[in-house]
Amino acid sequence: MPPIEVDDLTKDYGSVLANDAISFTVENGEIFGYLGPNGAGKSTTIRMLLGLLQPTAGTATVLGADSADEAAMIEAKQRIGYLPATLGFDEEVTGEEVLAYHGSIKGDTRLSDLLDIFSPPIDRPIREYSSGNKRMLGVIQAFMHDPDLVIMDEPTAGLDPLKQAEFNEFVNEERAKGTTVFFSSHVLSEVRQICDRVGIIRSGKLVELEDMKTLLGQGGKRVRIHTTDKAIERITALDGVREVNQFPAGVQFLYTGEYNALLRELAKHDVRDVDLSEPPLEEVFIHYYGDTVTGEDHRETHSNV
Ligand SMILES: Nc1ncnc2c1ncn2[C@@H]1O[C@H](COP(=O)(O)OP(=O)(O)OP(=O)(O)O)[C@@H](O)[C@H]1O
Repeated sequence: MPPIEVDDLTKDYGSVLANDAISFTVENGEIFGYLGPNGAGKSTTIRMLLGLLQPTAGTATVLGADSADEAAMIEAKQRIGYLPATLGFDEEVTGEEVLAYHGSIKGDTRLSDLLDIFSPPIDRPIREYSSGNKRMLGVIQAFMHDPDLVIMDEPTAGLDPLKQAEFNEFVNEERAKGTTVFFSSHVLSEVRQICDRVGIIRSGKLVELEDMKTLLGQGGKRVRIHTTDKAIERITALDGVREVNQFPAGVQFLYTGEYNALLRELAKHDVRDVDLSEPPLEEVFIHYYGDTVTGEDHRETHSNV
């Protein structure tokens, strides 16, 4: 049985339909990214997966347990790791005490290895922790009992690039160990680096379920070039150019075509500057997110749908 099975999962808060008949499956050993802008409904799904929130309709099954079945979930949670979006640690206790308490309930077989990797200042009280260190402590807590399934809500929010790279490497190693990992994010670059598959949620609806290779093909690069108007005309006529925005003495676009074709065209012109970068999620998925793209989910509210 797949570690996560979600079937027509729906949550209606009354004012907002936060999850609208969402269905997907996460396979054994998969690293699955749940991607969407702020307010899309990611946390709502995650909280229903863990039985922290009751669905209005539909079902979620984790490690064979129906998430609405409290008794089954108590047992399943022994083999699940969870990192919530908001970490509710007691500010007065030390990191060491947090981990000791968690270990006494769920186990701590991997604790010392995890402390070697993430090294938060465990002898200090939580109130002295930076937000990045708190999150690292949360990651350790999620993995320390060697769970079969780990569910994380925005695990890298607030991490500096170095810590983020450590986290990415760690998750990649978890893949080799066979741990199933489900995590939410609104940052394409992080799911791009570590996920096998991605579900994209917008306004409570799952709008796409893709494997990473397909996603990368769609994503392309953001290209910014300073050159002449004539060159811009030729370059933007290439296959794979979209979302073109011209500015004084230059142009910016998304490129999903052949790199050689772009380089050959650039070589023919007087190019003063070229910048290739990873586009933000909102640009890559403009066809999913529509034309009101700001990184926030501005759905219209409704009542009792
Ligand atoms: N308890 C609640 N009561 C009413 N509406 C809620 C409640 N919790 C969340 N919502 C609304 O449901 C929608 C989805 O919220 P959710 O927190 O699931 O999104 P998210 O994708 O996790 O966002 P973020 O990335 O900002 O954490 C939002 O419009 C939010 O305002």
